[in-house]
Amino acid sequence: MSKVRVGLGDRAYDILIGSGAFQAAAGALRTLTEKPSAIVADETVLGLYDGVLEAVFGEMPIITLPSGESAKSFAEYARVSEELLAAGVERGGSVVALGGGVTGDLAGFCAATLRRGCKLVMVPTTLLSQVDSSVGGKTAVNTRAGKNLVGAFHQPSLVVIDTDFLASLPPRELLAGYAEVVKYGALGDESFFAWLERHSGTVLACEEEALRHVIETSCRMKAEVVAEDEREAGRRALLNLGHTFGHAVEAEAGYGGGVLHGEAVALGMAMAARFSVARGLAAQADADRLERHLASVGLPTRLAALNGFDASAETLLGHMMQDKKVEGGTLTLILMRRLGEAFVAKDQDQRVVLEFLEKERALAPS
Ligand SMILES: O=C(O)C(=O)C[C@@H](O)[C@H](O)[C@H](O)COP(=O)(O)O
Repeated sequence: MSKVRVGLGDRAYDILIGSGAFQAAAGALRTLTEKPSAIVADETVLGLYDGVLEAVFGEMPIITLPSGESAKSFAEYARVSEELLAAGVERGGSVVALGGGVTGDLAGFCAATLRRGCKLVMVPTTLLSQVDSSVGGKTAVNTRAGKNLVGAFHQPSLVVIDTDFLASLPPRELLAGYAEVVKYGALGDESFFAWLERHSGTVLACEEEALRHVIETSCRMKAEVVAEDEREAGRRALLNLGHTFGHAVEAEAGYGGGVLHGEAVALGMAMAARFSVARGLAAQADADRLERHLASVGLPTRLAALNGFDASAETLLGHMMQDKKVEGGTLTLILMRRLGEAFVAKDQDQRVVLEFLEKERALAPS
């Protein structure tokens, strides 16, 4: 089993990664849940792993969440919080999040606010949550105005990444998680991107060693960035590559409306790369290479690839203006200098972005 440490002083924590990690971490999991605690579990995952949970946690209360992005709502936040209180979870106890990004974000936000904050343990079961959302402490619910707009930074006490959970993941979900893996290469490590170009087949076939490599590499990069800039005052914003365009697409499609978060991020990264080229900041060859790789594994890279999606450029820009990185009414985008080097580009001219979005709407599917 590999271990990655997120160095946050007295709130530092470990990420344990490997096949069988969940059973192997049983002792640590029991210690963290000695005080009254509860599990918040995705209903589909629970159906598959009920017995495994009991073997590790015994009779701990379990609160189920419906599968899908629509569960990341105020209504579910209120229901789950009430149930955690009814289950007697104490401030010294833990909320254990078992599921994908939606479960982790929602359960994490409940943990951040329950009795003004109790412990959080992440047991991510999708590739996306294993390489990204379970690490770093961003918790949130979606709102009518946009994705993740109400939330809190609340770091977990432990993250247990058991690659065996991925065996039951639907291929489309696996692919959506792969988009976040590509993001790390695109934003900060060209050699990792080149490795993915050569080995995407083995990763997507869930070969153990390839999976462990991409999860560990992704978590190491994320842990390093989070340790340096926990609250996104600067460098952490790079992890948002593809998200300003992607969140706009998700908000317009409706949460659970047919576009998975990772698919939106893939499209958003391709758009950010094309925008960088259009502004003369990056070479066409780099944007083409990124798009080619995403398309080669079957991820969307153009708006026209999304079935029935026909939002106007003005509508998309309106969603983008709700982004948390907006400062003084101006847009901040994460752009690319080259493959493997992203940067934070503040004060983007809205008219230029609007013109770009109009051109994007006219692009044929790749
Ligand atoms: O951890 C971060 O920081 C990220 O931006 C990682 C993203 O991939 C992740 O989807 C995050 O939850 C999005 O954050 P948001 O601040 O754009 O809501």
